[in-house]
Amino acid sequence: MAVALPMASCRAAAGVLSRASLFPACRRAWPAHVAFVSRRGYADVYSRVKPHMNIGTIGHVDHGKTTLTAAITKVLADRGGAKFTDYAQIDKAPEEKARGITINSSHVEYETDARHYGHIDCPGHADYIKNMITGAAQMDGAIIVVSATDGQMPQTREHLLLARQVGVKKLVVFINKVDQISDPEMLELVDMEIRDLLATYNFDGENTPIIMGSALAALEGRDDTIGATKINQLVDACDEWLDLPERDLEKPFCLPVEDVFSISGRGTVATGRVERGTATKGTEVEIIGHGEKIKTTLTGIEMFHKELDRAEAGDNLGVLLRGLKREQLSRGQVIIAPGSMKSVKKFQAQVYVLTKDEGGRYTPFMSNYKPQLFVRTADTTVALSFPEGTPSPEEKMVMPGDNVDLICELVHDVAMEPGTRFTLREGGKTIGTGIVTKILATADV
Ligand SMILES: Nc1nc2c(ncn2[C@@H]2O[C@H](COP(=O)(O)OP(=O)(O)OP(=O)(O)O)[C@@H](O)[C@H]2O)c(=O)[nH]1
Ligand SMILES: [Mg+2]
Repeated sequence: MAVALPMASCRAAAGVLSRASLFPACRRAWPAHVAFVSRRGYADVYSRVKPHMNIGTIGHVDHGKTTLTAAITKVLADRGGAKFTDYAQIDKAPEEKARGITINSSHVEYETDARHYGHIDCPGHADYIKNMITGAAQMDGAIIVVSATDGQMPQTREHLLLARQVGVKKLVVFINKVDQISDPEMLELVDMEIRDLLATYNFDGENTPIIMGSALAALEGRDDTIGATKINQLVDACDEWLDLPERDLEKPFCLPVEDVFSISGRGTVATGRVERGTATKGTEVEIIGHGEKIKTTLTGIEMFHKELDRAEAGDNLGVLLRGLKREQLSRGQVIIAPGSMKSVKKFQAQVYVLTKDEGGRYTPFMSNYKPQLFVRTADTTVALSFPEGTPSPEEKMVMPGDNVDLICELVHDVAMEPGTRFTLREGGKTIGTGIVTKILATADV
């Protein structure tokens, strides 16, 4: 079971895992789902009896995502399917505690009768959307949390768009804070509004389950009808409505790096969700991106503090890498089967530029426009220009709402292939989405 291990309480948490001596070396917030405590320190071996699925909470700031995450673990703990992770263990960084907001995404796990879920609680605040994208990029399905008191807000819409862009096909909606609403018509209105919004972002507005309840009531163990009962309904809706994705087990291994940390005496660990393929302990892998191409070996694989012999597409896990220094690895790189992918500097893409109503730009842009490009867990500045043969390219403008063919030149190389999807952002908002059509230059490593 996942145990949240904030840096400040590493020693306390070590007690749970009874390897206190290794924890003082912990240098940063410890990912809750990975410990790599000792060679024999695992509580368990990960069981694949139930299918694993990655989900998580997204939505506008303060709408109750973290409260809901804690409430789900509480209600499922009562059913024997989770270890209760309270609010303070999820928003555990000092700045999160001081400001009362989520900054880093956190991982918890729970089980229903049908499935094992890895759950990522994402930040809602617009300043931390980068962490939300990285979190959502690992989800197979999502729970969008909307406060009944506010209804849809800017990050409700932006998160729907981004979830769609990173490949989330189905969502369940949790309308939260119904304890503060006395007028049932108000709830009907929020329901209608959300169904419309889902349809706008190409989700199934008509059939998507919408559960209305109070995460706080469930967490505090009161008002069962809007509390625990609704959490159980939400979890059932996830089991029934969110489809288990087809896992690409046959393709070459690819693990986008979400986070990196070092463990004294063990080495460097990378965490993330396996995008495709499989890899066993002892497999040779290659790390590419950010000007690097490093060969190494997977010496350990761990998911939610349980040891695995084999990493599979869909697993949200940590891998221990032989002989690597913490500094050699960074978020945005990918760990792949050697030679199976190239890191790219320049490519051609089909790009859709969002209209202002979709949250995009108000004005057109011209050649050499430089927004930020997000792909998998990576982000880098990109210079956009027009393909050869474009008449008078220096005068050409791209209007919001246009679908255009563009040349993209990256400041830092990132692993990409034809078909890879990416998002373009500028000044705190998403301004476009695209798909790679042709690789033009790979990294010189
Ligand atoms: N009345 C009421 N308050 C709630 C409910 N759920 C959450 N809250 C409160 O709303 C505030 C925000 O809750 P969080 O769970 O931190 O919200 P969040 O969506 O995780 O916020 P960010 O991660 O910062 O985007 C807290 O003060 C919660 O106690 C609820 O069902 N009813
Ligand atoms: Mg939160």
